[in-house]
Amino acid sequence: MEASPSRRGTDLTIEGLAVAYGRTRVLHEVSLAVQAGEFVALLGPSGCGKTTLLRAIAGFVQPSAGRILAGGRDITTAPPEKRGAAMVFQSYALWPHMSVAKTIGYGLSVRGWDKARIAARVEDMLRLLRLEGLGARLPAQLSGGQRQRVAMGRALAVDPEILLLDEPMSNLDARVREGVRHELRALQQALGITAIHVTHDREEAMILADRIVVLEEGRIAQAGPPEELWHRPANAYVADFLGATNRLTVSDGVVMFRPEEARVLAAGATLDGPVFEGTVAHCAYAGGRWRAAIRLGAEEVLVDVPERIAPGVAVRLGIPAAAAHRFPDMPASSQRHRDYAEAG
Ligand SMILES: Nc1ncnc2c1ncn2[C@@H]1O[C@H](COP(=O)(O)OP(=O)(O)OP(=O)(O)O)[C@@H](O)[C@H]1O
Repeated sequence: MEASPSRRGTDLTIEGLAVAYGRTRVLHEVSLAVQAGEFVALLGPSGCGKTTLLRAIAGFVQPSAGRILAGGRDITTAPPEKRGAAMVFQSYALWPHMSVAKTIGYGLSVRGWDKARIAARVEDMLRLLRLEGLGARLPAQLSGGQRQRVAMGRALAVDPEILLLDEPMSNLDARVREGVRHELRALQQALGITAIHVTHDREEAMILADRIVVLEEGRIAQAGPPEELWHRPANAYVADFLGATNRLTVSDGVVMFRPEEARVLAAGATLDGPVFEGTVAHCAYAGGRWRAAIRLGAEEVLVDVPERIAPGVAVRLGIPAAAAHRFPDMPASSQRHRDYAEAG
């Protein structure tokens, strides 16, 4: 779906942004240009600074250096309500005793709108977010997905130019999340709003974003469209975080690849890409395929295979050239984050 001509997003420029909590520097010289109507996902493991960057854009955290511009206007020191941005929190931050309608209209009453205008706007929001008839309910009387939509409604009601989303789906179960992702993307495109979405879930980032910004310890490791990051990760950290969690040492560095992109070669078969000799350590059914752990000297990798291979069998492991990501070496930090990336 194309953004509508009535797009109301604005571009956002972040220049050399640094943020510290006390003496701990959390963001280092982050620069990023977001186009009007663009959906950007900030992706990275816990603690890399995603939320801090979002909060700096929202105005809840003051940077120690750098500038933030929205539509060319310097908003670095502007108060949160003067930035044209609205934030949806991970916890939704809904007030337990406030009805859906009151919650959605809250920002408007703060801005001094009269009751009739607020009521009309709230009705629009309820319709837009498929919450019709639920205006009188309290948060406890809603499903997780409905609560999430109420939080969206409260943010969108004030007609922001920039929507800031801090892991807004992390409290939804996996099946609900699937649907909500597509709804969110459709809504953002229909409104033409600029969106910045924090997540540690790479699939979520892939599905939602025009561009993914991978953060590593307060710095941008790579920024680009999902397919570019997937096929051409800039470094070992990005490759690992985007699923190329297998790593084999070669003479000039490492080769990294995804379990589903490598294959066990039949006798005599050739392949355009690196080939390794190994032994199957174990093999487990993973639903529709088998996942073999293959040992190559001191290293072990996981590879998806169509049929079970018995432990102890010698195999030739081939990685198609396009799936073999080569890097000089892998920083220790990427190893630390591996478990998290897989869990996410
Ligand atoms: N108010 C604060 N005071 C001190 N340190 C903080 C504060 N908020 C965050 N930090 C620290 O700053 C670093 C970055 O935190 P941030 O919340 O931005 O990370 P994140 O990438 O969003 O992580 P998560 O996915 O866990 O939310 C972490 O090391 C965190 O402990």
